[in-house]
Parts: sequence; C-alpha cells; structure tokens
Amino acid sequence: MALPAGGFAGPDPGFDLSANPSFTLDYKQWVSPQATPESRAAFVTSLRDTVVGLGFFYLKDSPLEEEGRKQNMFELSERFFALSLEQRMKIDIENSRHFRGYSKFGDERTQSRVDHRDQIDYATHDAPFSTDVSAQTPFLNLRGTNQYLPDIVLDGHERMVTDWFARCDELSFQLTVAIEQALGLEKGALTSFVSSTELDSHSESGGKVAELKSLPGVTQGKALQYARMKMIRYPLGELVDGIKRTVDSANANISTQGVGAHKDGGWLTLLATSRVGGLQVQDLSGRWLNVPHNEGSIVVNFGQQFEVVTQGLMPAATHRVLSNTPEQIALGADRLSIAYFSMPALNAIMKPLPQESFGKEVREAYARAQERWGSDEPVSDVVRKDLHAPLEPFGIIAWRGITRSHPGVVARWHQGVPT
Ligand SMILES: O=C(O)CCC(=O)C(=O)O
Ligand SMILES: [Fe+2]
Repeated sequence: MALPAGGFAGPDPGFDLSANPSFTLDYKQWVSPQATPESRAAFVTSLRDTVVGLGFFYLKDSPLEEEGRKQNMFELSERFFALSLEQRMKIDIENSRHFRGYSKFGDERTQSRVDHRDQIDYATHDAPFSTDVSAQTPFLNLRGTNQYLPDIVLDGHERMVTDWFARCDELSFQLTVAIEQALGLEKGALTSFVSSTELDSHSESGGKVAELKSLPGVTQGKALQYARMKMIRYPLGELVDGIKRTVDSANANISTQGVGAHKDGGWLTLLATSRVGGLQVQDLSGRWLNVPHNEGSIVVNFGQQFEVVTQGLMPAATHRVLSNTPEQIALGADRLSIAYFSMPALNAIMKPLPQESFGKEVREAYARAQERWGSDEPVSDVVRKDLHAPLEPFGIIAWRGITRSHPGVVARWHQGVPT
C-alpha cells in the first residue's frame, strides 16, 4: 500500500500527527448545513481508517470551535488556575464522595508514578443515590453533583462547564453514530449504551453490544448514563504551589511525567488543547508520535470499552503527556487541556461483537494499518486488558479506574469498600 502523503515509513521520533492530513477529519462533512450524502460517506471512510489505524485523530470545525466557545473555556481555566491554592481548594475533590472537584499538583498517579498536573474533575450532574443503595453497589457513588466556585470568585464556572459538557455529549453521540456506520453496525447498536443522551430519544434498536444489569434501587431498564470531564493544567517549574516535582528514580532527572502512559477507560474522549504541546500517542509498533496543538481542531481518541466491543480489532490508543520539557520551558507557558470522556452507562455490560459483525472494509483497514506501522501485534506501554471486565457492568470498571487515581477520596469516604 502506498504511504499516505507526509509519509512515515521508518522510525521517526519527530513525527507529528498534524503534519499528515489523513489524521484530520472535517466535522462539517458529517454534520452541517453543507453536508451531503457524499460528504457523509467520505467522513465515515476517513473515520474508519483513523479509528482502525491508530485511534487518535484531529477533528476540525466541530461545534466546540463556534462562537469563541473553546477560547472562553480556556480563559475560564486560566482564571481558575490563577486563583490562590486556598481558593482552588474550596472545591477540593476530597470534599466529594462522588470524585468531583479539584486535585492539587502531584496528587494523582499513573502506573504508580506521580503525574505532574492539577485539575478539576466533573461528571454527569445527577441526584446521588442514597448511601444505603450505594453501599450495596459501590459504583453508584459515582453518580452525584459537581462542585463549582461561585460566580463572584470564578464568573461563569457552572454555566460554562455545563454548556461545554452538554455540547460534548451531543458531539460524542454524533461521532458514535458515524462509528456505527464505519464498522458496518446497525443503527443504535452502540449509541443506545454509550451516549449520555436519553436512551429512547435516538436509538431505534439497541441491545446489540450490551445489556443492562438490574441493580437494587435502580429502575429496571433505565440506563445510568455517565460521562466525565476534566479541566487540566500541566504547570512549568520544579516547585508548584509549594509542592516539588519528583525525581525519576530511573535516571535521577526531574520528572517530565505530566500524565503517564495510559489508555482511557471509557468509550470516546474529546480533548481540547491549548498551544503548548507535550501530548504523545503510541502507534501499533510502540513508537511515540507527537500530537501538537492544531488550531481549530480538537483531538479525539478511543477508550478501552471500544477495544472490548471490537474484540481488540480497534485497540484503544496508548497516550501520555510530557511536561516541563526544555521546549515547554522555552515557551514559558503551562499546558492547559480540557478532556471530556464519554462512557458506557454504569449499569451496561459491554459485550464483544462477533467478528462477522464487522464489514470487510474494517478488516481491510486493519491490514493497511499493520502495514503502515510495520506491526503485526499492537505494542503498548499499558498492560493488555487493563480496564476490561467481561460480564460485569461498566460501573465496576469506572470505579476501579477512579479509585486507583484518587486514593485520598477513598480514604476519606470509602474506607473498606472494595475497589
Ligand atoms: O491533557 C491532555 O492533553 C491529555 C489528558 C489525558 O490523556 C487524560 O487525562 O486522560
Ligand atoms: Fe487520556
């Protein structure tokens, strides 16, 4: 197969995803007044190639770019991180048994090593389950309300985050519809279990990739829709908020781990970046590729439940963020990002689809990807099946992922609860 324009035949540590046009998809081809059946078909074809080949791509001209929305969110993020630590700690994540709120610098770990970032976590805003019910089913503690600073301290916090979250919900739904087509699946096969949009309003069939587990305290047949979002900062400097950057035991250098190598645990991630780079994705052969900020685009990638459903045909991309690197120090600015994670419903049991359900185009695209990256078996810095739990509801996986990232919340609210 001919290499795509921009070529990357051999190992090239400097390879940059934005340099190759085949990794940028145009959302206007899929949803916009100008979209035509031909442009929609072209979008589905490009999506199939990027999803199967890497699982990481830029999406340009999505609604998140409209009306200055993205700039306004980054401006909100800058205002938040400019507040004193004392003010930021008013919404400390440890105040919340639902794992929502601010985590200070150095509090999070990936693969047992410290991540050098601080962030606010949000999730679908819902009335919490009673403590009786959630004691029986610990992951029901994930449902609940967010923490926001009052407008007088951070003007627009709740309003802007709520708006961004809702738009990401809709965008992730629209992309999931496109993915159903890219995989040759029936309409509703995926959307009915992964979207935060109400089940019945969109789906026609459903029941293909998951079933809902009945749980005490939960109405039979009701999907517990759930998504998360984070506003993240990767600050420069060896000392942040009085906390020291750690030293890498392997080489005695100051750590550049912004967030360590991982695969997202859920379904689909929408990541808005600011101009400071540092994000990298691992290709199928294990090489790290740079994913710099691309003006007018967000980054989209897939989580491990996508890997489960496609039986590994579409591995979730392993990625990481380097921070406080010489390039970033030269730029003199912190990296900021806003990540939205769509997930299966908490009570959905995801089922691998039989291989025959994928169209032959999918298998062909996979063969092309293996050739492109020179790899038969995907190589990753993350253990295989990290967050897979066959025959268990997704909530168990979500609970496992979040409890290992935030031991402080577990110590405060969930001592003795299985994680
Ligand atoms: O901040 C970024 O650019 C990536 C964040 C990320 O991968 C995550 O939080 O899962
Ligand atoms: Fe991630």
